[in-house]
Amino acid sequence: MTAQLIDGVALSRQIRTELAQRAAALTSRGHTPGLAVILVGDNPASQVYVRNKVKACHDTGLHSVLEQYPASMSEAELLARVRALNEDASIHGILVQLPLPAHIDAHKVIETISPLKDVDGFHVASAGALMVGQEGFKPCTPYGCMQMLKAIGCDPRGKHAVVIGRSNIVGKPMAMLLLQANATVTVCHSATPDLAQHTRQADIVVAAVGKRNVLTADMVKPGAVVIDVGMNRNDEGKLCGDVDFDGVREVASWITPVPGGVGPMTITMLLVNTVEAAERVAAAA
Ligand SMILES: Nc1nc2c(c(=O)[nH]1)N[C@@H](CN(C=O)c1ccc(C(=O)N[C@@H](CCC(=O)O)C(=O)O)cc1)CN2
Repeated sequence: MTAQLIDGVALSRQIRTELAQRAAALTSRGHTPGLAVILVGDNPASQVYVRNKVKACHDTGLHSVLEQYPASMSEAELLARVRALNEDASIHGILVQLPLPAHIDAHKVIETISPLKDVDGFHVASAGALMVGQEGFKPCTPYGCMQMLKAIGCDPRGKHAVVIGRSNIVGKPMAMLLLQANATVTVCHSATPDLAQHTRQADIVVAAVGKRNVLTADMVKPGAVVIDVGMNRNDEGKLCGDVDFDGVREVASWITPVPGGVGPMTITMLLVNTVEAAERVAAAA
């Protein structure tokens, strides 16, 4: 069996087309969705990601503001900018690109973003809302993975899902979303003794570790759906995920490529969250 590809670029295009209509409807009512993107420092990958976010906003009819600061910016200065954006009525979503320089406490910065504008879904209020099933913003990467499962008609109900990785921004929220969708969820991590023993039983595997070849063909149940969240470079400097793509695609039924899989969906779900934030404001006006 050769797996079918879950095309994150095509799915993003489809979602963004529908989203553009929602954005236009908001604009016609005087509530153009607005996203503020803050980048501190000159991390080249982060520069690409924020540029892509701003372009995606432009292409979808959202207003965006990109604030770029030198790595020498102090934590106090950054917190002051976030507080100002919390008060800015033209901004519905605030995003601080991670990673931040080492002298800035990322947790403190995220907790300063108003939960009403936390379109990254990283605030503890958003994490808590996800945990108890209340309304809040879902973190964009796991939210995008769920959309990909939906797009291929994979209903997690009654399925065994294995999430590899337990980060606050991907692994843990991914597990919560799968649990909410009625999957039986196992979370594996660096201290899991026999990873393959778990992954071989999984109908859905989400690899989110940040390490190449964490998942190889011998670790996958035939017909499983495999979602690769990893973003690594191979020995030739080529972008690759956490999954041994060439091997696993011969065993799985569906698989996400890297690039062109989860990455574009992360940006798309950021737009979705921003439009949703603006819709909430418009509904309350
Ligand atoms: N504030 C945030 N910081 C970070 C997040 C986040 O969601 N919010 N996630 C990652 C980086 N990221 C978004 O910011 C991101 C990473 C990768 C992609 C993407 O589209 N990747 C492409 C390949 C791009 C390339 O060629 O380098 C793909 O997979 O096809 C989008 C967003 C960490 N920081």
